Amino acid sequence: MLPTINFTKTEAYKYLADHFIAINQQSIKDLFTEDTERFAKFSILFEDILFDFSKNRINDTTMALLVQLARECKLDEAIKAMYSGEKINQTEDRPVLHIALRNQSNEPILVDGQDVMPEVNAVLAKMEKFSHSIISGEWKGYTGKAITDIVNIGIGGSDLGPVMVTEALKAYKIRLNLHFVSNVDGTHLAETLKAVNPETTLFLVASKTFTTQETMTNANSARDWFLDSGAKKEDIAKHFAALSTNAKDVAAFGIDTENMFEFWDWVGGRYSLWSAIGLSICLGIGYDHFKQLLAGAHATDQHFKNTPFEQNVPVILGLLGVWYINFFNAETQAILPYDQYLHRFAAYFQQGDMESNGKHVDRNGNAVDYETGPVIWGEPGTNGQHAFYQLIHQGTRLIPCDFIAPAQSLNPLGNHHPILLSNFFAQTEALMNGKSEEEVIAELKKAGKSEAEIAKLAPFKVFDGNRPTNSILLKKVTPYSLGSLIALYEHKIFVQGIIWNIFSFDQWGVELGKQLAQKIQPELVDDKPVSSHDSSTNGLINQYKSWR
Ligand SMILES: O=P(O)(O)OC[C@H]1O[C@](O)(CO)[C@@H](O)[C@@H]1O
Repeated sequence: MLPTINFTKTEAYKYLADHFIAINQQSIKDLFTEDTERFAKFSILFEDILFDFSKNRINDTTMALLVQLARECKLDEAIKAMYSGEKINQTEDRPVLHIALRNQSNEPILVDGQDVMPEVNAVLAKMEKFSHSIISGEWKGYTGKAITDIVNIGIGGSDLGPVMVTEALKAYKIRLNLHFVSNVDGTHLAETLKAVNPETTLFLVASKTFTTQETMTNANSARDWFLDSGAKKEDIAKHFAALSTNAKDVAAFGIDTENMFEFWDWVGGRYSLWSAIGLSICLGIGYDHFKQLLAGAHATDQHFKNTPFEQNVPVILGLLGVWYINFFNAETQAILPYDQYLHRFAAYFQQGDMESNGKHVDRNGNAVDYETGPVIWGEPGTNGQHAFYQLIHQGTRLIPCDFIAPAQSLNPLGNHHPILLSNFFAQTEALMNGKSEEEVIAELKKAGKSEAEIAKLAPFKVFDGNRPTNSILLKKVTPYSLGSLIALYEHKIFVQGIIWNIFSFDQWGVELGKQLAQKIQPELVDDKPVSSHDSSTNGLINQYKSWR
């Protein structure tokens, strides 16, 4: 059982509330002037990842109190409970064990007294064998040709992780072309099918439950398209595989259970890229690289489990988030990767974070009276700079930002990378320092502006600064470092869920819309006007019927 402590009633919270008043008067810039050791103190080198959190609105007292908060909320007990396979997903009565999927130490992890590692390793071995035979061309399609294209059909956690990782590691691609179909909008599948040949395509139907409407609709249409191409039912075995926990429905769909890659109910959808759901990753970059991804995540798992909170990257990331959300009233968190390959990183953690911590009922079943999970958003730099950074620099909202960049580019083209990285360094400096009125006036004078022009323009050119950022500098984007980075963010979400006293591993909030859609679907079959809803929904449905 997880602890059920209201963090706003802790001693640490009370001290933090007082401390906030003091720190709110101080600028990060001044904090740097006061403390020459600040960078050394507030940065952590974890393997080939430098995590610099010194440009935050914190000092020694803040960090000590935040760590005290984590202790009072019994974060240590919660971490132990997760790692030991306790059923901490209490509303679904399941353990939460994505750490077992990358447990390279092979130490037993028990669920109901049974070690899950042999099963985990067996599926990994099956993924290895299968991906080798597809990549090598040994596996043939129904006309005897090697597979050239993989179409992963899945949604949410059965899509976003593989998409993000295969994009991030595109430089490691071996030979297969990867496609991802998630949206139930027929356009997604139709446009994908235009680009592939049924004789040389392998479909992966990726669904933990194998009941998700969008995925099953896409999978059924893909199967029809395949059979319409002249293939026979028995050829499905060569062109369809399933990644699922539901063997019964996989067989009913017509997929040979030999081609089913299993995972378990203790793997949350949004934490499943490490499981059989990662088969598209194996096929794209090869099993050895997939293993490296798992190894990187495992290194983070060890760090999270064994490192004192003061030096624990996910703990600090999580606590800083709590600091801004619950004391500074920040509503959103930006994730800004300065790496084109990481262009889906923020989108991936939109599900990871918002489906996990977008909750308003605490672990006692009571509505909370404090804020929980933030809105996660972001785009790769420098594109973001030319889109929304104006608001981050001069808007009225405080937006904590995570800046992520690799020191080494995988495409060292001319001076592109130094230009990219100079922007990465400049932005966090600018957000912290801002530009004072005096500096603006001096600049305008130097540019030869008149007194009147200066008075008119100056207010618009001032930057308040004092806007907090984390910088995460990776040596290079590799399967290993990416695995470590993803796991850092996963555990950050866990830390915040524990502090907010919410359940991070269920997702009841996605159910209502699904239920209503199922009710509406039969109402769309004929042209009769509907009157069973509110006047807006009736009006929209009836207009749709008259236009289609
Ligand atoms: O893998 P499945 O069972 O098709 O579910 C897909 C997604 O749907 C959800 O249940 C709700 O969006 C996610 O948690 C999950 O990742």
